Amino acid sequence: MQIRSTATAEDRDVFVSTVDVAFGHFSATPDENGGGVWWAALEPDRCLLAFDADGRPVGTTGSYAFELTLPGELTAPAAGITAVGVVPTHRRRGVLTAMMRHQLGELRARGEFLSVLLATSAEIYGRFGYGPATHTQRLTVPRHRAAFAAPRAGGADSGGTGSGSTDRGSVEVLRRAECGDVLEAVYDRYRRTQPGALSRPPRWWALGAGQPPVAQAPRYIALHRDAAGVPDGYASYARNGSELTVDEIVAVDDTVYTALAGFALGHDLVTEVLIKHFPPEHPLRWRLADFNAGQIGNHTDWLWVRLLDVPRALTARAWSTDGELVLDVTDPFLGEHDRYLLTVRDGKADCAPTTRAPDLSLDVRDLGSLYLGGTTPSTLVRAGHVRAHHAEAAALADAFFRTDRIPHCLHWF
Ligand SMILES: CC(=O)SCCNC(=O)CCNC(=O)[C@H](O)C(C)(C)COP(=O)(O)OP(=O)(O)OC[C@H]1O[C@@H](n2cnc3c(N)ncnc32)[C@H](O)[C@@H]1OP(=O)(O)O
Repeated sequence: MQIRSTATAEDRDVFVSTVDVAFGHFSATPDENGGGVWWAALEPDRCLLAFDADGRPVGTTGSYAFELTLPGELTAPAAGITAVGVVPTHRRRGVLTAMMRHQLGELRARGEFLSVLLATSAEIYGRFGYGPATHTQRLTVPRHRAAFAAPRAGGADSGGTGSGSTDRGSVEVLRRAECGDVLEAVYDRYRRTQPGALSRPPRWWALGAGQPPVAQAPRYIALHRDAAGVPDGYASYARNGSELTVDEIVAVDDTVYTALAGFALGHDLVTEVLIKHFPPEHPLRWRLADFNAGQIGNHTDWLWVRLLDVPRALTARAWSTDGELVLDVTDPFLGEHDRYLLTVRDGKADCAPTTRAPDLSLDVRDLGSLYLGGTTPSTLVRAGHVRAHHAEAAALADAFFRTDRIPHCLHWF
């Protein structure tokens, strides 16, 4: 088998048609600007094609150069793996395994230390060192049960940013095509403070690659502005019969999120509002007078994380506890095994090789799941995946990995 990156326009066509065969679908034709299709934003020098011994294309994988927001509102480069496919006639012969090995080597050679992906099946990527690191879900609310409770802590006068604070802004309804670059600007503000969020590079918006509202499908946009008129949130939605479907609510704080959710819940001609990508543990459900009116569904993994360089990754995020933690990390796919002393002072970590006895032993895939704070070490200890070497180890590690905000990612790629 030969694996090489795509270089020419012809290669790109081969890449897209091979992905189509692997997924069993037919990609749309791009518009006159070359956009409007999922693959418009592909980065050719980051796309790989695998060929069989007869020179036929049998596998694909690619990556985007994203930025990922880490705990502490810090951003880091992250390769967003995409378009992974092996044609049905060549499956379960190790084509994907070979491509993953090639890709991880290439990413490391580029100096990258994190890669992320969205998995079509949760069984595929653990073996390659990826762990589910953010989760997502849907919130469904019947309109007749959507009344909000008055904030009990006097939030109306608090002037804070919690969802109980009074919204002093305004909402305007626009058509998606009328929005110019305002969604891009609001999204960028939001994603820099939300751990687990990915950048949406300008060409994604320019080319309408991906899903609405990045893709320019017909949508209404409820655009929220603060008291000074500066856009600080939006909800992208459409009415489908008796349901109002909200693709995403992007907001710079809880007050704006609640205002936009309240706007959606107040829409006439619908009996139910469905908010996709509702962040786990978001306080909105607590604002409903009837807690059970908000039904959570489709709770699922979303962003998977793989550490390509453990010390660089661990020193790139902020930490909530000062102290020392020893992690013994195995990377079965790459045949690596290292022990690190993580020393945190004022929230910043130093990470060095050590021979000290470990607090925790874990697979790099589990470190990926812990990295953004989306699950706790003690959960994975209880699940039998992470080994705690002494009675206090899990609680100690929990204190280190804890984050103020649960990581969440809206971006589809
Ligand atoms: C980020 C993304 O793009 S996600 C998109 C993933 N792609 C798809 O779902 C498209 C349809 N599926 C496919 O194209 C292929 O089945 C792939 C890419 C998932 C797997 O490709 P293959 O070349 O068959 O994988 P490969 O032969 O290297 O398998 C490696 C191991 O993973 C296992 N595996 C691979 N795919 C799956 C799966 N979908 N479910 C469970 N196990 C799987 C294999 O059984 C094998 O296990 P083993 O080593 O114990 O025998």
